[in-house]
Amino acid sequence: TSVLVLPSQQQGTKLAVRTIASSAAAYIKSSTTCSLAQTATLAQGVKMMDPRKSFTEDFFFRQLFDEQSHTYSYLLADITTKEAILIDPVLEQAKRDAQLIKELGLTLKYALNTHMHADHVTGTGFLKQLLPGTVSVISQSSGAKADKHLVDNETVQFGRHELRAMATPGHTNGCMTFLVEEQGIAFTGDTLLIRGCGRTDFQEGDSRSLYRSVHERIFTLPENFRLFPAHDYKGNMETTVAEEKRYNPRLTKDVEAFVELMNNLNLPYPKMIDKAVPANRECGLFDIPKDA
Ligand SMILES: N[C@@H](CCC(=O)N[C@@H](CSS)C(=O)NCC(=O)O)C(=O)O
Repeated sequence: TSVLVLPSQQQGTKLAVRTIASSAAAYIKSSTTCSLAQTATLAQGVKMMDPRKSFTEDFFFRQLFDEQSHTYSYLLADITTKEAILIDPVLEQAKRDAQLIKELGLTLKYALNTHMHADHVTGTGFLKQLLPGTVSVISQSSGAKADKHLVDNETVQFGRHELRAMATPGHTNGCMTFLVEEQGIAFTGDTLLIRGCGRTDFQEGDSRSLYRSVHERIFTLPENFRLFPAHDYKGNMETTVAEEKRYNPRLTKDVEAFVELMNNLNLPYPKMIDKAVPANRECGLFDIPKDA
């Protein structure tokens, strides 16, 4: 089929094409005049989305949550050997965690704390009872009891996988960030939260020390490392080094502004602090209710 185009229509079409072309040119012109900022944002966006490392086929990862304290726990395992570790378990969730570990046919080798928590009682002590053979772990500098005490750069093995403990003091003296470098992941405890950080106004909190820990030890990890905190209060689940380096509203400040901000957070103390800290000093094995 052919369409008969009348001269007047042809004229109209030409006019329309010319109008579209000139507005497109104006758009391109306007978008290129503000393109420096746009290009920077775009480039950042691209950087932000650097490919993540995929987990190796023999690596198991499960993020678990305690609604009461907004705490994340992390179950990691070697799928071949079935050896597992659990990071930052919560007392009230210990039975849930033990059941999951049994259902998956895993053997819990280590139950680790990133630090001596102030807002909940650790589940490590109770898990030792529920899953005999489990070894409780915390940093040497935490001053808390455990079967195994870690120092900076020390590693623990589960199957062929390795977790490396990196001292990141500031929220407390004994805070550690746990790395599984092969998988491109780090567990930051309360040192670095998603778009935030741990408070520094009790235990041995020190905001300058926290700032140094984040800038010198966490922000120097590869940009695409996925970061998993011990808490989130807004529903976020994970972040990356790249994101936090650019968008963390506290840690993108200079050190003096950061200290000033941290000195003026005026947060209420955690509700459980008077029970949690003494209990966690004993690895959570303190006044555990029979049916916890
Ligand atoms: N409301 C909660 C405690 C909230 C809180 O203080 N969280 C700590 C981590 S647990 S010690 C924190 O560092 N928060 C940083 C922040 O900026 O909120 C409760 O009563 O348990």
